[in-house]
Amino acid sequence: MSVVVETKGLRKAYKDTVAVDNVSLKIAENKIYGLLGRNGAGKTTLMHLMTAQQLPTSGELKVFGENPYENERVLKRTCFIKESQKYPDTFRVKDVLETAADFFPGWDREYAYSLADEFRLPLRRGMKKLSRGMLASVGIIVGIASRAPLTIFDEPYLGLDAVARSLFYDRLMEDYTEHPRTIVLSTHLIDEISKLLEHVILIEGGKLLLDEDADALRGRAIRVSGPAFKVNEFAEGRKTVHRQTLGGLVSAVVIGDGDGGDRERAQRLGLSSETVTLQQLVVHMTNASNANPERKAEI
Ligand SMILES: Nc1ncnc2c1ncn2[C@@H]1O[C@H](COP(=O)(O)OP(=O)(O)OP(=O)(O)O)[C@@H](O)[C@H]1O
Repeated sequence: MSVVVETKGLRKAYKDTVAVDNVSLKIAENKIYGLLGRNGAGKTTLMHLMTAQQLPTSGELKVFGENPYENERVLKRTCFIKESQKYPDTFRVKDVLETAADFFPGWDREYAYSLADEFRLPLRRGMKKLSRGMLASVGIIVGIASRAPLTIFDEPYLGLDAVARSLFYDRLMEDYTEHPRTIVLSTHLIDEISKLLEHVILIEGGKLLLDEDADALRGRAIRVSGPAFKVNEFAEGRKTVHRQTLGGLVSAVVIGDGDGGDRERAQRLGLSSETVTLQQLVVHMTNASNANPERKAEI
């Protein structure tokens, strides 16, 4: 595995807030990562560190094997799309698409214009006069057409309608398939992008809660329901991230082995079972870690 971003004990503290707390992770080449977490979890701060927009308080950070700060070699290979992107006052949509070529060696001008057409962007309109959704579309086009080896989107869809969001997911996936690169997507719309994600990084209170292959994760979580003693038998020795009691019945989300045998085992015990969506799992895991901070260990 070729590593694009590596952090060791990375920490970023503002005055009295630790936004990123002892995070050690590796982001591999040519994969799509979901950077997930509640509001204020530390996602934007982590992305700012990875793109050298902020300095860590302590710990190590390497991007493409190097320190990213004021490092042209690294920054040329990185594209960071954030909602609050500022543009020069006089810039029109067209100017953004033309200037991007100076920043990104892999910029595909023709493709950028065809995307602008699909997103129905008025090329001659000033950036200051765009609606929120149009502004988000410009960011998305820059993010896709830059083909940067490390592309990071911080909640890129704000203001985008469902049709435009779906267009974003489709074009991102198509272009990624043709031109593989490392993509980090921070989002709260987990169900919408779930299919795109190959790896999930979940942070809570600045700490790394989960760093796992998305398919493995999807296969491991199961919701079982039935009489309490049977659910307890099923959950014995495994981690339960959510438990709800209704009369004599219990419903529990349990992290299983992911070997495919869990459904059968549940059936043999007479329990009903269903898969858990990535979004549900993230919610349950975040809640479980808040209820019991000791549980922040491995699942
Ligand atoms: N410049 C700053 N000065 C002080 N505190 C900050 C600063 N930037 C972020 N924080 C704090 O650091 C913590 C993490 O914030 P961050 O923006 O990284 O979270 P986030 O996961 O991106 O949240 P959201 O999903 O709401 O965008 C929060 O408690 C926030 O208030």
